[in-house]
Amino acid sequence: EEQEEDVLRDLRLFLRYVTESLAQDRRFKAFAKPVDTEEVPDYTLVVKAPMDLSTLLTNIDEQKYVTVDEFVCDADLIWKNALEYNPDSDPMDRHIRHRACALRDALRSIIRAELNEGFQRACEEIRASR
Ligand SMILES: COC(=O)[C@H](Cc1ccco1)c1ccncc1
Repeated sequence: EEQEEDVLRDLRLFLRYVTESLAQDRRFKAFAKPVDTEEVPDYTLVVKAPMDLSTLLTNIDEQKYVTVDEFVCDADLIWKNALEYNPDSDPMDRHIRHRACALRDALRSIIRAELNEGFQRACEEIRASR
């Protein structure tokens, strides 16, 4: 009903705020858009579920997420994929892995600082009722 749509609208606002906070950080530029599979032809062989910050925003607008945890599952793909695809000891790989870990930590930190636990429970009630 109306109250549920009000909660989910607030969830979308919160998730956009989290995603845009990350997208404006220059450290995370490599995570802003999908990895170009023409530039990197073996990427989809290694990474089964590509994800990036622009795709998160599209998913939010398409009302894919009913809880913060569902969003975090997709957002975690961004840094997990980077660790998986860039495992080597060369400086380039080490650099993107360092940024992937910084993205992981920034994501958790923004959510812990800004998410009201009562609001998260209201979202989980809606998910359980559907
Ligand atoms: C999330 O971005 C990536 O995983 C690509 C993989 C990649 C390899 C070659 C071109 O792109 C990346 C981009 C920038 N620096 C390192 C790796």
